[in-house]
Amino acid sequence: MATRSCASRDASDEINDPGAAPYGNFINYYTFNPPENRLSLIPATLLQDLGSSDDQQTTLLLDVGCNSGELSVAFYKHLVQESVSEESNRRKVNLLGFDLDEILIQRAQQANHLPSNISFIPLDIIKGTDQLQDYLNQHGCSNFHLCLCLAVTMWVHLNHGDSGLLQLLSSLASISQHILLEAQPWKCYRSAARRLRKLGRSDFDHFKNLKIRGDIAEHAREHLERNCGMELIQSFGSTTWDRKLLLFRRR
Ligand SMILES: C[S@@+](CC[C@H](N)C(=O)[O-])C[C@H]1O[C@@H](n2cnc3c(N)ncnc32)[C@H](O)[C@@H]1O
Repeated sequence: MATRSCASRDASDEINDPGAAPYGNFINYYTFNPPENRLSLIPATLLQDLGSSDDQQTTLLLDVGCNSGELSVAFYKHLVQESVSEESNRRKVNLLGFDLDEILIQRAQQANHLPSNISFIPLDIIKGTDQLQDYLNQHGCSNFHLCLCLAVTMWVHLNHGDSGLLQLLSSLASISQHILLEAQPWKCYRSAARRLRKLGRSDFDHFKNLKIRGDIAEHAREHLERNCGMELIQSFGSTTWDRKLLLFRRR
């Protein structure tokens, strides 16, 4: 039987109070943040715009902290099925989504109608990337063409501190040609900590000691550009939740 690997709560707690998920593993996330909020900012031609990284016939996409997979599937359809170019029809596109919450992954797997193109696995990125490397090897690719890291940075930062955040970004940069990043702004950290306290739970382990604070997206950009060989190439504007969608490319 699947267990919630990092959070054991009654699911009804989360439905009544979505702020109760300490890893951002909200069971009903897409009822309050539907995929369209982000997809409307991302051009359906993105994959063609990025070009192909090599001669391989397969393009691999990675969705980090994919929750129950609704955005992963909608993103795949938006980029692959809605795009009409000949080039995109020739290349096979596969997406791998992963999340530390096994129950969310089970739901994603059950609802997945495109299992030959989209797969979901349970994985805590902080514990290592071997499974991601295995997936790359299985497909004969050296990296993911595009990695989505949407609304995940804050949860890793709050639970694993500054070093956890930097480790996340470095790990993703080491296996990705492009990263689409949506970092939660600092005001979200305060709300997340406040909600946790309201529920009578102790604060996030690292909240008070974080040195990386303020403009989180800018800190992430600095780290990716200075230490990970990436460069910011585009901003798709801000979401309805006032979060920037930033696209990075390996230099
Ligand atoms: C707020 S949700 C965002 C879901 C999705 N990325 C989106 O933007 O629609 C954050 C997700 O990140 C996952 N997460 C948090 N820390 C993680 C980690 N260390 N490894 C894998 N997933 C993680 C949570 O379980 C949760 O499902």
